[in-house]
Amino acid sequence: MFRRAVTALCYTAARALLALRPHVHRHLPSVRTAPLLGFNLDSRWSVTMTWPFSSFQPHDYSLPNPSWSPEMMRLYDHYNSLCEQEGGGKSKAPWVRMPSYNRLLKYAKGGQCLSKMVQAKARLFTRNMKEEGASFEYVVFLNKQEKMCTCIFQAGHLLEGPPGYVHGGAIATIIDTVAGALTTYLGGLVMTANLTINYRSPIPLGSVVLVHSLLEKMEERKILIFCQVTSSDGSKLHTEATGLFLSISLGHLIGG
Ligand SMILES: CCCCCCCCCCCCCC(=O)SCCNC(=O)CCNC(=O)[C@H](O)C(C)(C)COP(=O)(O)OP(=O)(O)OC[C@H]1O[C@@H](n2cnc3c(N)ncnc32)[C@H](O)[C@@H]1OP(=O)(O)O
Repeated sequence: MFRRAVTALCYTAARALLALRPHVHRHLPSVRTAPLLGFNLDSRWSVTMTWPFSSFQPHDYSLPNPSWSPEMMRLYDHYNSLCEQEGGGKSKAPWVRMPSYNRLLKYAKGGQCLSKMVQAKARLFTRNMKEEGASFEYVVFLNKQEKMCTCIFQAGHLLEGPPGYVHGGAIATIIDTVAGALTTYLGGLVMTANLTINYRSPIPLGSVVLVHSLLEKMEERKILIFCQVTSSDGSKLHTEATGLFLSISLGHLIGG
């Protein structure tokens, strides 16, 4: 009963927000949407929002699972050792591991009601394969000081494009995901406006690569990102890309 009343209240608030759309658009700087979605620029990256009436914790897909290869584990251990640790260890460490769930809005602070409005059945497609290791296995680390992200990506057998190699669309997906994570941290709600990709050398299926994403320029709502995909030892360049992301209002997300 109480829960239904709270949900109804959220709907009303969201509808009011929609009615204010032009106002919100003009007067809410994008960065102010960040805390709404749980992105506190000063604290550790944390997008978990527990429903106030339950202790449910979503599964974090950025943690190791048995499908991760020794190379994936080696790189994970390396970046993890550079991160802040639970309990305050390495508190000045610039890196944080970004948790990753199978739904974006539902588990973001303030996103619960929105997730019902946008599409209750919606799921993040990179995180919804039943078989571990079959498609996208990845973990993103954020360096707040350098305004960059590094992702360790293991491409599973369902991502085949040319025989034995990763599909270009899958590569675009992981680039968009990593750049999207960085721009979300920097600008709150964002959408990809433009992605320009140069495929330099094919990525063998099953291999582990690094996806680096770096802030180039931030001008009002526009965030320009440069990306590189390299072999795990950095010796081979697989892909280069630039992405333009635009901070958007809540109204843009809900109203389309
Ligand atoms: C919970 C969180 C978890 C964190 C993890 C996150 C992981 C995320 C993983 C998933 C990540 C997945 C992410 C995804 O996959 S997002 C999905 C793919 N993207 C889309 O579907 C976006 C579709 N497009 C739109 O919605 C709108 O067009 C947008 C929002 C982009 C702009 O429409 P809006 O009405 O807002 O803006 P405007 O038109 O007034 O333009 C404003 C300015 O921008 C300039 N401009 C616009 N477009 C382009 C362009 N193409 N090239 C160059 N410039 C462009 C324009 O000239 C103007 O410049 P100026 O005249 O002011 O100088």
